[in-house]
Amino acid sequence: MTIQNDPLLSVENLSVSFDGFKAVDDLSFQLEKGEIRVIIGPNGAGKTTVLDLICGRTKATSGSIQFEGRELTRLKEYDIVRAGVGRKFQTPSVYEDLTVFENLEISYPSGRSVFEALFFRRNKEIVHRIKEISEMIFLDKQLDRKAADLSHGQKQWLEIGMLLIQDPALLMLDEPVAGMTVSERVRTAELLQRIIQSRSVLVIEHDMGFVEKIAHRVTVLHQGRIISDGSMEHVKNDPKVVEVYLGH
Ligand SMILES: Nc1ncnc2c1ncn2[C@@H]1O[C@H](COP(=O)(O)OP(=O)(O)OP(=O)(O)O)[C@@H](O)[C@H]1O
Repeated sequence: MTIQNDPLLSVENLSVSFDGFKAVDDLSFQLEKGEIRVIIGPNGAGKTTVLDLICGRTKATSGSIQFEGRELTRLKEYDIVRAGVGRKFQTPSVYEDLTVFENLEISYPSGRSVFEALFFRRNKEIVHRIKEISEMIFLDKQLDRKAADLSHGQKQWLEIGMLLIQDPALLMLDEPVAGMTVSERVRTAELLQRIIQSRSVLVIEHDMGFVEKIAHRVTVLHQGRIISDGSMEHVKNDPKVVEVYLGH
């Protein structure tokens, strides 16, 4: 008998309507631990809405989202973050006037007392964690630089670091390499490999070269529904996908 690990995330029959328009329509998929899943699909396919539903920004009309045994559709956005889901939006939203170190520091999960915050918590534990994360995001030599002085790609990494410091089990990224240079893209692929050592990643991406490089599995959305799912090789050669991308 083989023992199968439970999936990290299990989306079942998820739908949402906006004024009668079904942006996400009866969607089901599962995400395994340590997996990089990429959602692709033409404009308006419902990709961003799927991430919005998972992080609680949009409430589902019906269906279920199970995450580590918890039903996310019943939780508030803030509690979903605390449950271990991190979401990065397309545009970087770092604090430009603060240094890399400070940006990471303020993202360290609170829950500490005022006393601790004032006296203890810039302690070894936080400093160690900031160092660890900054190495992971290629910014360990930039800790004292103002975020404003970073390149676009470095800002994106910093924002990923600000999520990682909260230790999410699932990280969701919306077009992480948009606007990045070629070498930044290569490093972002490397960063994702580091991230999934201890967590799973759900990515929306339009850059097919990047998708090919990183995806363990690709889910293709069209008009709120999954039209194909599997390896990049599989979906690339799926006539339904070819039609959606090239057929019109
Ligand atoms: N809050 C909302 N109210 C009304 N309609 C919405 C809302 N959010 C999304 N939609 C609609 O749902 C559909 C899916 O949008 P969504 O942004 O999820 O697509 P997408 O696949 O992410 O597209 P893109 O690649 O262009 O970002 C679109 O037709 C959009 O106009």
